[in-house]
Amino acid sequence: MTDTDIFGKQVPILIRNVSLNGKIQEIYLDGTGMIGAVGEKITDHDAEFIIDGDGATALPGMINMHTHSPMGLLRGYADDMQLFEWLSTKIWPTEAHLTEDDIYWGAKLACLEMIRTGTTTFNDMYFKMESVGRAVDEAGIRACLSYCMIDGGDHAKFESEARIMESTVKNIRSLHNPRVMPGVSPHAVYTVSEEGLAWCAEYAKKEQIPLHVHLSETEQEVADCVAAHGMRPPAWLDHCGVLFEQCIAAHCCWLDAGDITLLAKRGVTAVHNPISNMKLAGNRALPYPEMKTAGVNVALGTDGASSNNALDMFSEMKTAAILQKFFWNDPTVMPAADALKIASQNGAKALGLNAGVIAPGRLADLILIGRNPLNVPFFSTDSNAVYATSGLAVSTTICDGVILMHDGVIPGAEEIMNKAGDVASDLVRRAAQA
Ligand SMILES: O=c1[nH]cnc2c1ncn2[C@@H]1O[C@H](CO)[C@@H](O)[C@H]1O
Ligand SMILES: [Zn+2]
Repeated sequence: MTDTDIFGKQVPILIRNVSLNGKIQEIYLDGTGMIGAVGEKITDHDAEFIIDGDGATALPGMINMHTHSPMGLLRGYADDMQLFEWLSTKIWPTEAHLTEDDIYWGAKLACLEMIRTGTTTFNDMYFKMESVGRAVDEAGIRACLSYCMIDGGDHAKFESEARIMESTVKNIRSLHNPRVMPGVSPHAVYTVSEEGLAWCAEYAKKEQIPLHVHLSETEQEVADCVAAHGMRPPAWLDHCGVLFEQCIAAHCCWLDAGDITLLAKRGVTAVHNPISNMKLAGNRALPYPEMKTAGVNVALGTDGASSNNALDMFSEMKTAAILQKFFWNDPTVMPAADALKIASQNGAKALGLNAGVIAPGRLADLILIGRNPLNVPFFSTDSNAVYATSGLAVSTTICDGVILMHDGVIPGAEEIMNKAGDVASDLVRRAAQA
């Protein structure tokens, strides 16, 4: 096969000479999107394509559990501001001008960036998600896509938002692509009414799909919720029925012991977004040590590329591990193996995906990090991956047994970068004229 033949096909593939869990091994992808075998020497195979890893590190594809993929169009557009001011004066007024085409190209850019930096699945919350669905379908990665409900306490707005939620789920399902999964998203306790939160919870349970929400991101959010409802945000969400096993709560910075016990009891997944939290200066880190002890499933996310400003899960893992140590004043908190686990297995668990681990019978979602100076010497895979590597060191990205990037090459990358850049300039120009 020539090099361009390898992209975009689900065929049996043998990956040789890769370092997996500290040993040189081979990985066989069975041609149906699954990992068929892992071992030192795989002889029984019908591979159509053989990748020689040349000593590359093999890792599960990263799972980005909280993002707003089209927000890459606003990367670098408004930085260095308070969260609410940033949203209300810069982001929301510009988002009001987004067309379906803008969102499609924003999502194409995000998929490109994620494939480039080793992410194979993301959990997304935004608007016009059919356009994101089309981008994900074409890009070849996996995603859970949720329309973001914001009703601002207005009943008529709630009704129209609920109808959009239902049609989004229906339209995502009509793609008939198991890689593109629907979810439900009420934005947060400060933007969605009680009836909106309760409806989203009931609807997600009825459809058996994940619910994705922002939770306890700032101290102000907690104070306002207590003032309005006499309850902290997790108790308020629980009152509305939102806390259940398929609930994925992003941020979870300002939690007290009672909040943590409640999230653990309900089986909620909490998503740490350390870079966004530090950039927006929330002044609190997700209480990882206590949450780990309580048994909360903690996953990792980047948040959108206008508050990060990248979707690179390797930067995110490093930041999570070092922020946790710094904030809790304890270098033993979140060892490298934990950072890798929250960036892979724990996200898979939350989405009900058989991914996040390289083993026979698992989804063939994996990445290779080719030999590079950040990977030498090689005392520990986990340490090199979390503390030294950048996402741009990822050389090969495979999702669903299909090669999406090889040796740093992604077909069509130039067009996506050009088009997304043009679309972003035009969006900001339109918003400025309004
Ligand atoms: O950190 C954040 N906190 C709260 N809202 C956010 C954050 N980042 C982005 N959005 C907003 O959430 C909606 C998408 O679902 C968008 O309006 C986006 O701007
Ligand atoms: Zn967010």
